[in-house]
Amino acid sequence: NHDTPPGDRRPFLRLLDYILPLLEKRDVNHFFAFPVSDKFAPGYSQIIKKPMDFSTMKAKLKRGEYGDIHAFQDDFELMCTNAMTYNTQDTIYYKMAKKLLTIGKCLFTPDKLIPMRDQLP
Ligand SMILES: COc1ccc(C(=O)NC2CCC2)cc1-c1cc(C(C)=O)n2cccnc12
Repeated sequence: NHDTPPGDRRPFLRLLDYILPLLEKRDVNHFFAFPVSDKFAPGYSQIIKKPMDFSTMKAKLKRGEYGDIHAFQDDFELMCTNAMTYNTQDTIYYKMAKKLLTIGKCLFTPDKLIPMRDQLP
């Protein structure tokens, strides 16, 4: 809105600037760092209609496309569920997706978010 000072980065957006790197760090093999290519994942674009990855989320965050924290959480969960849809349970991708989902769910709980808000630089 017009009366928001230009520097205003709504507290929840600053929270996302803080949370995104925390989640990326847990993806140690960078399996979720960039869009999955059909070259390495045959038929991926036919099976997964809404691909998502950390680089896309970072770009959306920078472009101010996340109106609230829930939209960010939805993309994070989409990224994980895509991997659990395309890959079978015995794969490293499925297992990493499951782990990230658990970490994300824990991070996004209010009792974790509220104390973070006070720690923001
Ligand atoms: C950005 O995506 C990737 C980047 C790098 C790698 C990779 O280093 N794979 C090597 C570990 C065994 C081959 C895998 C992926 C990858 C992610 C995924 C996901 C997230 O489904 N994937 C699925 C099938 C085949 N490859 C992948």
